[in-house]
Amino acid sequence: MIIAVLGGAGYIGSHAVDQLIKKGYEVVVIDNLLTGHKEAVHEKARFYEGDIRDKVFMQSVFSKEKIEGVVHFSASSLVGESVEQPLKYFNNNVYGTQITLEVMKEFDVKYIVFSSTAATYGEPEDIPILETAKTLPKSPYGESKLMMEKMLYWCDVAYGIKSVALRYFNVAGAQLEAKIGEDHTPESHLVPIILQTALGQRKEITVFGDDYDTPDGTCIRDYVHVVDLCDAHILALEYLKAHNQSNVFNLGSSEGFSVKEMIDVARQVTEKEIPEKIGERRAGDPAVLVASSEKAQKVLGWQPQHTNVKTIMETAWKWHSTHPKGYDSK
Ligand SMILES: NC(=O)c1ccc[n+]([C@@H]2O[C@H](COP(=O)([O-])OP(=O)(O)OC[C@H]3O[C@@H](n4cnc5c(N)ncnc54)[C@H](O)[C@@H]3O)[C@@H](O)[C@H]2O)c1
Ligand SMILES: O=c1ccn([C@@H]2O[C@H](COP(=O)(O)OP(=O)(O)O[C@H]3O[C@H](CO)[C@H](O)[C@H](O)[C@H]3O)[C@@H](O)[C@H]2O)c(=O)[nH]1
Repeated sequence: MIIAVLGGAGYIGSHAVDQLIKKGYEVVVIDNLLTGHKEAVHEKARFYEGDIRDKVFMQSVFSKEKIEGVVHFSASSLVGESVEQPLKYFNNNVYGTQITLEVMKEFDVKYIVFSSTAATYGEPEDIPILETAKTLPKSPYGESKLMMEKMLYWCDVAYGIKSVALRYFNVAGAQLEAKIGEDHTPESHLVPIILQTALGQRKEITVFGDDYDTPDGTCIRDYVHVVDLCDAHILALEYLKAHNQSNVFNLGSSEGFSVKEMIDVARQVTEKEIPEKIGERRAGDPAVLVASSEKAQKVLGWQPQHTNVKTIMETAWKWHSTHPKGYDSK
């Protein structure tokens, strides 16, 4: 089966490509390298550099390759930036998905697995969060992802394009061999920032608020290993082929860790000091986000293997300590 991975040069996309190839899929990567890295793309994948919003380019790829399914990671995904530049998010995320769906319809491609997010829920009423919870995004980023989910729904109704939307919680860690890992510029995610501090690349880590209604006052999140997360994408493709039915799933580890707890785990793993200071709350951060991933486990048969947060930190550390400058490391 030939799968097109949109955004396959990015952090999560490159891990998915690696795992799809190891499972025997033929993979076509489409990426404009806006935030991705060519070096992250598996050598056995066929790489097409270009923008998913460029319909002529997309048509040329889809006419060359007999694509049967799409895994769609490409997006702009900085929550804070999206509040300041909402149109950038609607253009890249929503319009990019519009062109993708138009081309899928034209070339009769029936399956798409899509990166959605916990940000579609906004401030949750109940923890753990079920897929049936209210979706009230607090940022244009979350809103764009919810709009993309709705586009998929209506394209199923009208054209029979079947989709699985995977709502990720906090993705972290790296491929176990650490040949690929997380390299964002600017970096906004907690785990890489903690580890860059351990490497001495940052003076300290700023904890965004310690006055939340949580046991130590810092925000609680549900960290899911990138390898487990990508396994779920392969199961989602198999589910689409077997059941020809659209669906939505949460992907998390179902256990919450506070920012302070994560820094302590990193201190144990790295045996470094990791200075921290308490800063202001970051706008739009819910106090607690923890998923119920039971539906993915029951329906997709997802069995995450690396749920221990120490393993997540160890694999991330293996990547960061061997690639201190990310893909620019020699
Ligand atoms: N990292 C997380 O914790 C997290 C959580 C929830 C959801 N997500 C979603 O998962 C997906 C992947 O996240 P990531 O952390 O790997 O991000 P990333 O920025 O590393 O990867 C995105 C990739 O898409 C490419 N891209 C962006 N716009 C494009 C376009 N118009 N045309 C072609 N390529 C384009 C980028 O160059 C990059 O390689 C995103 O959709 C993101 O919103 C991530
Ligand atoms: O320097 C930092 C960076 C982060 N944090 C805190 O660490 C926690 C995790 O922050 P991340 O930025 O790593 O992750 P988010 O929970 O904000 O965001 C993640 O989940 C979102 C959904 O809520 C989006 O999907 C987003 O793409 C994804 O990275 C938050 O409480 C944040 O305030 C700090 O204290 N200091």
